[in-house]
Amino acid sequence: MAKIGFIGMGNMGSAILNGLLKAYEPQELIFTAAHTDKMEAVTKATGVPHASSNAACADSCKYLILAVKPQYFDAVFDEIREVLKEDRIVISLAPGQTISGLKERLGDEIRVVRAMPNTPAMLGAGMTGVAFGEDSFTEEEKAEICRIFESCGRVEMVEERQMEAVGCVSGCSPAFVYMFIEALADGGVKYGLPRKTAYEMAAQTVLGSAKMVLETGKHPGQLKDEVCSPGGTTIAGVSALEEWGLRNSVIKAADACFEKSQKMK
Ligand SMILES: NC(=O)C1=CN([C@@H]2O[C@H](COP(=O)(O)OP(=O)(O)OC[C@H]3O[C@@H](n4cnc5c(N)ncnc54)[C@H](O)[C@@H]3O)[C@@H](O)[C@H]2O)C=CC1
Ligand SMILES: O=C(O)[C@@H]1CCC=N1
Repeated sequence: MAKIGFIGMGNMGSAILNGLLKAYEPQELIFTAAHTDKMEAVTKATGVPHASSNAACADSCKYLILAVKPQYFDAVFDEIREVLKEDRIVISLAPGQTISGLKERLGDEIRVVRAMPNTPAMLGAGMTGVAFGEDSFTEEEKAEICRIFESCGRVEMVEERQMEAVGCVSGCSPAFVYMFIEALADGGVKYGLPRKTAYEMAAQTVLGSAKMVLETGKHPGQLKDEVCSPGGTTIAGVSALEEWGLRNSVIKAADACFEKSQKMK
């Protein structure tokens, strides 16, 4: 029997699978995808076996990661409900879907955990919020769930009520950061840099700035101040970003993510 199973092998499933391969043997994992050719390609590339059906996948692992879009949950639940046993743990990655709502649909005896990862999991640089809810888990089970996501990057335990905030700040936000990198590079291209050089410089700057926040422990505002020479070029740029509402735009994006997740319940 495998330890960890995936139903769905799209953007998030394959990102987590790649992260997991640093900590688990391929034979400890199993997955399904919607199409046989996709399953064969993933098995060929990773050595991770695929199951013949979603029910077979759910039947043959202790921890089952739901990595399909929530609109497919009902169809998947109809396939797996019969084979899910009480000792199994289902891990949902979906925004908006509550643990209690998922248990109602899967069976109250099935323990459900929510996790909100992000796609940098693929490189072991992910950020995942994990919420255990009211079900009881052994210390060993909790440690295994943490190990799954730690093999993909950093993990924070959160209350379930904080899960939508995790979605705003780390689940969805790689998209916002890529938009920022793209825009920064466009600015460089506008003033003469080749595009490839501009992307490298923009991405490395975002990476380095993020490491400064994480590793120096300094407040982001202080780090910003350290870049702004009095009467210099950076403060002129900071002033333009304030004029065009960068910070408020980002907070509005969080509002939009949050509101959307409320409609996905
Ligand atoms: N993409 C992201 O950055 C993040 C996604 N999530 C969550 O992860 C979950 C999966 O999202 P993505 O990977 O982005 O979606 P995706 O659409 O990239 O992948 C889902 C995969 O499931 C497959 N699938 C559909 N129906 C299936 C079925 N009945 N049986 C087996 N496979 C089936 C599809 O063919 C597809 O390859 C969602 O709940 C999403 O909200 C959470 C955090 C970040
Ligand atoms: O866009 C979505 O719904 C998913 C959840 C977080 C990131 N992607």
